[in-house]
Amino acid sequence: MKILTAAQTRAADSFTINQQGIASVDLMERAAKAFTCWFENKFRPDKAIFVFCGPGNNGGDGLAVARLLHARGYVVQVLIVGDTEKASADFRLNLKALPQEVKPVVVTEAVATPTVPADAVIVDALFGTGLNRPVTGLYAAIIANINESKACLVAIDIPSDLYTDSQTPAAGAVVKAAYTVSFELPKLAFLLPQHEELIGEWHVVPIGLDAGFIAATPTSYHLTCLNSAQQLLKPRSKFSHKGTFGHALLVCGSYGKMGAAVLAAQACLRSGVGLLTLRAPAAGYTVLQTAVPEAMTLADTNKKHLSSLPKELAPYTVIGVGPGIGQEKTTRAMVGQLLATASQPLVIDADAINLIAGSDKLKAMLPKGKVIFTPHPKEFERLAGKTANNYERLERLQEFCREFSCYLVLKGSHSAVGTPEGTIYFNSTGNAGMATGGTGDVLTGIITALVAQQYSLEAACRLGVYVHGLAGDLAKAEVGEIAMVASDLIRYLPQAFQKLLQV
Ligand SMILES: NC(=O)C1=CN([C@@H]2O[C@H](COP(=O)(O)OP(=O)(O)OC[C@H]3O[C@@H](n4cnc5c(N)ncnc54)[C@H](OP(=O)(O)O)[C@@H]3O)[C@@H](O)[C@H]2O)[C@@H](O)CC1
Ligand SMILES: [K+]
Repeated sequence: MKILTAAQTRAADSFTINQQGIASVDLMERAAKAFTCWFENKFRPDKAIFVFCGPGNNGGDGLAVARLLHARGYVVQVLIVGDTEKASADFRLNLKALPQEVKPVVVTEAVATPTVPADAVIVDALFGTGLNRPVTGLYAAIIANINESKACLVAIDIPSDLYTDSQTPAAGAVVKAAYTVSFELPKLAFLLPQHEELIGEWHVVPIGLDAGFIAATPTSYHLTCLNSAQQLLKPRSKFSHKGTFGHALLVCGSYGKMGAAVLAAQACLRSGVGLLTLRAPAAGYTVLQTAVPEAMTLADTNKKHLSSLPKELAPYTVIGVGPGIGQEKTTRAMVGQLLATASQPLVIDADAINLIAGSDKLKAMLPKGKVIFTPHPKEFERLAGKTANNYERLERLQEFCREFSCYLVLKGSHSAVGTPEGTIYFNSTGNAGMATGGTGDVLTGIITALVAQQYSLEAACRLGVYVHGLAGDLAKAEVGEIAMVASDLIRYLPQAFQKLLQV
């Protein structure tokens, strides 16, 4: 699914209106109907509804929604904020269309806003994608009032005063929505962790924008949904044998962190790899042979920390490195040896990222087009530098992937996969239960297994994060978010892959 800018969305709206020979107010009606349909499924008609409308088409949506909710038996109070003289044409048409019983109140000063009861619902239709400067004065005061209310807050299209695709200026208040219901496509702002408290739970409802126009509109930002993950997954042919699915080497573990190696190895095996060899310090030999009997283990001569690679690297299709390896000097030397000698793709995680981040020499040795990094935000910061906000971090991600010609999975809610071409694919699966030790090791195992099976590096990253999050979502249904541990994800990997195979 594509993520379009506010300007591109406006162009899609206009194109659709022309192409389908409808009036813009008809498209607004579709949007209002789609919103109302979602709303009816969420809130019973005994809830009092307060709709705050601004002067543009977002306010027009609010008026149409008020009319539709009124027709469905809700008690609706409409509050129009500001000067209706300057209102948009479709706003005016919808103002006229309001039934007499819904008497809109024009609010010209913040003190005049009614007290909204705690069990009511506020619909925020002040501003949508047409916001073009920070709100001040009356609007800012109203937003502050709305935020103070205990009522449930539902934003139409986007919470008011939040910029759609760039950093919102610090000046001005933003509506803190519990739910955001947006039209046709999600917005970039929804996918950034810094907006979690403002957007709440977001939903996208279709309004029939022209699919051909959207397909032809260029964008760097995409969201990987079930459909695209299913298309990425390759079914196994009946004539395949274990050699078909590659031989992965996982270089992992150190004394006290052998669990990371076990998790990565088990996840790799549960993600379809043909053969798996583990390289771990000698202290891990018995642990790994016992916990992961399907894998072969080649022990390092060093007892507690990795100091060298296996003699032959040629048999391996892909090498994953990092889970639990620590940052000893000997291990850094081994990472250097790996970058200098490996010709196959590398999946680089955890302390292997930290070791590379701390050494310009190692960074300069990164082979082009063959590396996948899987950092969490702190590791990304060490690798690519500090950034002031999530938008800047996305830019840095694009620059970094271009500079090193690498792929990078920036882990978090809506993990972002960056490619050397500067494209970013956000993930749509996963939950807060996965923010716990070891889930990153599981991801490394999954992605390594997919690369071993000849997935392109881009497909391995996108499918890997999707299936990892899906396993987390399936685990959540059983154990909830609080009690979830990384090995729950491994238990649910089979179901997650099965789900992707269902048409
Ligand atoms: N296009 C379509 O067909 C469809 C669009 N749809 C809906 O339309 C929404 C976009 O509508 P929109 O473009 O009219 O913008 P919107 O967000 O209502 O605000 C613009 C108004 O606000 C004003 N204004 C801006 N910033 C301000 C500030 N800081 N402080 C004060 N005023 C400020 C600005 O005034 P001006 O800049 O001219 O002074 C203008 O009057 C979109 O989010 C979706 O909900 C759906 O119905 C589907 C079909
Ligand atoms: K809004």
